[in-house]
Order: sequence, then structure tokens, then C-alpha cells
Amino acid sequence: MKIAVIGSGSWGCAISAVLANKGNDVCLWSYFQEESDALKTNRENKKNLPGLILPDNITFTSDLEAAVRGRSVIVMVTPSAAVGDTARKMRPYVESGAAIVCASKGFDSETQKTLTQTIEDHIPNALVAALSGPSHAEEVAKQKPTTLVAASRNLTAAKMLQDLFMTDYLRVYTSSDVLGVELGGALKNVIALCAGISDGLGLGDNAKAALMTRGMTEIARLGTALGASLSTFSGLSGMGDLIVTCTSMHSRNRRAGILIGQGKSAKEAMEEVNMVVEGVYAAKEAFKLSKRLGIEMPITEQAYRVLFEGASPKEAVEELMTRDKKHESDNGFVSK
Ligand SMILES: NC(=O)c1ccc[n+]([C@@H]2O[C@H](COP(=O)([O-])OP(=O)(O)OC[C@H]3O[C@@H](n4cnc5c(N)ncnc54)[C@H](O)[C@@H]3O)[C@@H](O)[C@H]2O)c1
Ligand SMILES: O=P(O)(O)OC[C@H](O)CO
Repeated sequence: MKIAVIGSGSWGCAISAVLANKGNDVCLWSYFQEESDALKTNRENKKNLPGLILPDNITFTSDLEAAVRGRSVIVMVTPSAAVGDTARKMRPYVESGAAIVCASKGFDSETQKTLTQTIEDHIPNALVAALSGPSHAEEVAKQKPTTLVAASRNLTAAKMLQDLFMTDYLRVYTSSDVLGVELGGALKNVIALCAGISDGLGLGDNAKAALMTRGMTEIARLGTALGASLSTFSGLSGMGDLIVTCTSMHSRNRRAGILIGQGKSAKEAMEEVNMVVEGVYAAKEAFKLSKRLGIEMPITEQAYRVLFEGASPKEAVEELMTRDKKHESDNGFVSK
């Protein structure tokens, strides 16, 4: 198959290698000309994914038209902040009938829509799907066993993507709940930042388990209010991705959180991690959504206050621990 991968960060490189190793003709697009040139010369993303040598059947370009024209599958994997603009620029070159699969995780910052909704707005009539799940590029690059979910309202398209990405180390499930799959992937980044902050403060394992559990409660509460299926959040793009991102040292979100817990500002932490920390952006959009819809999301709210209003992580913990007393199931996976 002729495939374009739009975005050459760590995930774009790992995905390109998976697809190229399966014999596909892959064109990898970079936003920066220098990044594309360096990939062409080194066949390796030395900054973001060192050690993965990109197969010979990957070509490199920073020209969006050259990347997208004539491709039957387009994998969108830029930082979430660039998805809308990149989709708008891609539109004239997307072949009719091409599938666009979004592997980025986040929200559109102008509309708070999910990324597939944003791509559909910019490229009406395109067949748009989501690919998500617990999948650090560093491990996929080493062909360690990994699972993903390919989500599309069109089951034939979801199955086509399942076949396209599946290997003996990459097991792909299908889902028709595109919204739930995307929200799970976007919102877990906020909780992973908080888990990192907890680790940076040295709060221990009990606190992290509490953040993950109550974090999943608020992800599911917002997700179901927006129309996603509750069961999706106990799946790979919900609980699965929450677990890996809150516990792995590969996680950019967790690593940024640890630095914030140790006293760095969000800006300093993002600079030190030096790769995209989606949870910072997602916290802002999730906070706006929770206020707009009247959904209680106390952990997300405290993340927002730490990241954007200068609250100290210690104050945020105190706020969370001294909230009104609750009955657990009253506040469970139910939207109010
Ligand atoms: N890294 C992972 O393990 C992983 C796994 C699953 C999903 N994701 C998601 O994939 C997306 C990309 O993350 P990543 O980890 O590959 O990023 P990264 O931090 O490794 O690299 C970011 C890339 O974005 C490029 N970039 C910067 N500005 C841009 C712009 N305006 N337009 C297009 N590209 C631009 C940079 O040049 C760089 O290539 C994120 O939404 C992330 O949540 C990442
Ligand atoms: O490294 P993170 O925190 O950006 O997470 C990457 C992926 O979303 C994990 O599935």
C-alpha cells in the first residue's frame, strides 16, 4: 500500500518502521526541512527515537503535497496543536477514498473537538479513523509486544486498519467508538502528568493508585457526557493507556510531571523533556469542557490550576484531599 505518515517525531518514526517492515511504500513527512534532511541522511531520528534505523522503503519529504498525493492511507501523527492546520493544508491533495488515521492524542484548542472531528471539519467526506492504545514508541521500535485499537464508525475501515498495522508484536483490536477511543487517549495524559507530579513530590504508591482510579472516573464521566461508551474506558485506550502512561519512565507526560513535582515550572519541565507533553494542552481543553458541561473533574481542575494559575502541587494535593466527603459509587462512572 502507498502510505503517508504525517509527522516525524518518535511515534511517526516508529509507525513508519512498522508499516515499511510489512512491505508498504511509506512516505514520512516532516514539518521542518532540516528534520527531513537529517532523517534522509541518517535514516534515524537521533533526537527523539535513537536506535531505530528506518527501513529503505521509507522516503522522506517536507513537502505536504508530495507526501499525500496518491496515498491511500494517511497517518496523522503531528503534535495535537498542529493537526487542524496540517489537515487544512493537506486537503487539496488527499485522494478521494483515502483513509486518514489519526494517531495523535489531544484536542483542537479552538473548538475543544477531538482530533478526528477536527480532521473531518477540514477534510469533509474523508474516511477518518483513530489509532490509540498503550504504545510508547521506544518499545514499539524494539518490537516489544504492544496492543492498539483502530477505531472507525465504518467497521470495514477499522478491519482494514487492523490488517494494515497488525504484526506478531503489534496486536490491533477494532472499535466503533471513535469518540471514546480518542478521549481515553487524550485525557489520560492529564492524569499521567498528575501521577508524575505525585511521584516528584514523593507521595508514594497509594497516592498514585488513587490518582489513576479517580482519574479514570473523571475521564469516563466527561467521556460519557460527550457521548462515548462507558465500556471503552475500561479498554486499551482507556485503562490500558492510563496504566502505561502513569507508570512508564518512557512517558513524556509523567516525566514532565515529576519535574513539576520537584519544583520546576510547567515551561521548564516541557523544555527539559524536549518532546511534546500533550497533557499540558489537554488539561486546558478538558478543564474548559468540564466547565462548559458542568462535569465534576477535580483532578483535572487541580492540574489546570498548577499548570496555568501558579498553584503549588502541594496546595493542589491538599485541595483534593480535603474536598467534601463522598460516597464512592455516587461519583463513579456516571455522568451528571
Ligand atoms: N511518542 C509516543 O510514544 C507516542 C505514542 C502514541 C501517541 N503519541 C502521540 O503522537 C503525537 C506526536 O508525538 P511524538 O511523541 O511523536 O512527538 P515528538 O515529541 O517525538 O516529536 C514532535 C514532532 O513534531 C514536529 N513538529 C513541531 N511543530 C510542528 C508543526 N507545527 N507541525 C507539524 N509537526 C511539528 C517536530 O518537528 C517533531 O518531529 C502526540 O499527539 C502524541 O501524544 C506519541
Ligand atoms: O510519552 P507520553 O506520555 O506522551 O505517552 C505516549 C503514548 O500516548 C503512550 O501510549
